[in-house]
Amino acid sequence: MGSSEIAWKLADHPKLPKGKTVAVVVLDGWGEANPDKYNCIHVAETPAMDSLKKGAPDRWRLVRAHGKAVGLPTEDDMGNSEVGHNALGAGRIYAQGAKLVDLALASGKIFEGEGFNYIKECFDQGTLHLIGLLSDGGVHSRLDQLQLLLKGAGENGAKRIRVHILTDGRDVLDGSSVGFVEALENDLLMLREKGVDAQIASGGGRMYVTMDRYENDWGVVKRGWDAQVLGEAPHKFQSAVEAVKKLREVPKANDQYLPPFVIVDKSGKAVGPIVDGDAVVTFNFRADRMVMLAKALEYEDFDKFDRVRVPKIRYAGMLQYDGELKLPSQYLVSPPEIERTSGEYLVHNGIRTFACSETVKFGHVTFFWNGNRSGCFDPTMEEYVEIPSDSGITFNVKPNMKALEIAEKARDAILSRKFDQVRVNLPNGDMVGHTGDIEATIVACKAADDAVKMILDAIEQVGGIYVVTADHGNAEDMVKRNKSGQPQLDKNGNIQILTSHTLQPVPVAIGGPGLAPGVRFRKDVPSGGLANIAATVMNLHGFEAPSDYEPTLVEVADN
Ligand SMILES: O=C(O)[C@@H](CO)OP(=O)(O)O
Ligand SMILES: [Mn+2]
Ligand SMILES: [Mn+2]
Repeated sequence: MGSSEIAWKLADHPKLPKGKTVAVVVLDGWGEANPDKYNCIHVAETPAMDSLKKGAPDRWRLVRAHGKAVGLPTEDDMGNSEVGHNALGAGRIYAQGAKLVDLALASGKIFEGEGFNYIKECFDQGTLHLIGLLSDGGVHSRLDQLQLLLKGAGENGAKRIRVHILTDGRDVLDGSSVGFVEALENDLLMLREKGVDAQIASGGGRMYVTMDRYENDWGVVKRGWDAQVLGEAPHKFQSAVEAVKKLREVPKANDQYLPPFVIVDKSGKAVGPIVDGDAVVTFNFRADRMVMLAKALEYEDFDKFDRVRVPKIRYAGMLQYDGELKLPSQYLVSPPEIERTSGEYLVHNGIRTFACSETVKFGHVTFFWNGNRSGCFDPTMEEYVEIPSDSGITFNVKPNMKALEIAEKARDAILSRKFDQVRVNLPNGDMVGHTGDIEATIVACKAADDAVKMILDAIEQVGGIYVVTADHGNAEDMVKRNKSGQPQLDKNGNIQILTSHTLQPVPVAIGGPGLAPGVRFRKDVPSGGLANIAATVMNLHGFEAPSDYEPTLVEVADN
């Protein structure tokens, strides 16, 4: 259906007025968990969020932010920003990349599609390169999907395969990289036994090599390019297991930030640079941290760094990462087609929108929120503001990040009365939580809470409404737990720090002087999730949500 044929006009809400300024605050990585010393949100001073919680059950509740509630394959899948913001903005639950790739691999259709046929052309003469995140985190990629892809490529004629790995330690425990590399080596050995020349060719930690996002630091992508394409890196090893083990021995080294390395043969020559005639597949299904590499691989005119040598290759993404840019043009699995998002409806219904975060989360409240679409729907109605993030640091060093600056922008936007919706993402709980630094994460949570306070104060001044929520858990649990919920110790008796997101539910709070009397959370959507928030926000703007949206969380009691 073309955009012009869609009935964009929303029905008036029978009870709720229009014209109130609505602040939509997404705390990134802020779940609800039992209070103990590994719950940084509990330990931190968070008076603003604490006071919202007092509104339970009518004005504060929990919603689901992981697993099937956000379109992930299983209930064991933790939430993440992509699926969380997609659900928040779209108001419906879409089968997400992880699931779509599972289905395509299970049915074998992935090997029959246009994308695979395109890269297959190179199998006779060239090498197939696979680049992506090596873990079973399920946020950007999954090891079992890579394994099936490798197997299928071998069965479909690939003669020479090189894998360029990015170690994780962010969606999985730090230190787990060694086990993942060993598992991959085992698969490559099986391929070699079948006559396929298959090896790991290069590697590096995801946060230092390749997987930057939203153009925060092109140097990250360049380091990857040098290793993957040019076969050049400061560290050279003959085995990837040895590489990861050795590089982890450096004090403070961790999987997320391992330096780039290349695998060399006995004569010291890189075993797998990317050259003319080769095929490349980036096997992450999630877009944000692959778009920059996709641009470097695909764009003829590219000036973000000196690529030195630009091989003539056939390139496909696991998914198409940006539907608007049509990037990459070839892909193995079609992405979810998220359409008619709440942002697009609201703009069509006269809602003037302001969205803001700092670089590392900017695309979350814009691109992901709008169904993986960059840019405004209508620039005359919307303003998107990006505050530059610090680059080249881990955020435990500056746990306040740009929370204050984001809150000030939101405050000014609210007080200007030029906008009906002011939407922000506050990154601290998540970005600092991922460092595994508990002290810093406590500081981060306070900074996010201070920002919430500033935004709520502004809403108070203009008689507006607020909706405060989160996209998934992170900072509320910083330790790996056993089945009974106790911290799990490693073989040396140390607790294992959890750098990843969690399976916890997240809060949603509503309030503000503009909230009509009698508005409260319904009791009949007990298993509500992030996708229910879009209809809720539409109601608070005075509209009914489209009938196929997940139901609103609010009702208006007659009193
Ligand atoms: O940093 C990221 O890429 C993910 C974790 O892999 O976090 P988020 O989903 O919060 O962006
Ligand atoms: Mn997030
Ligand atoms: Mn995160």
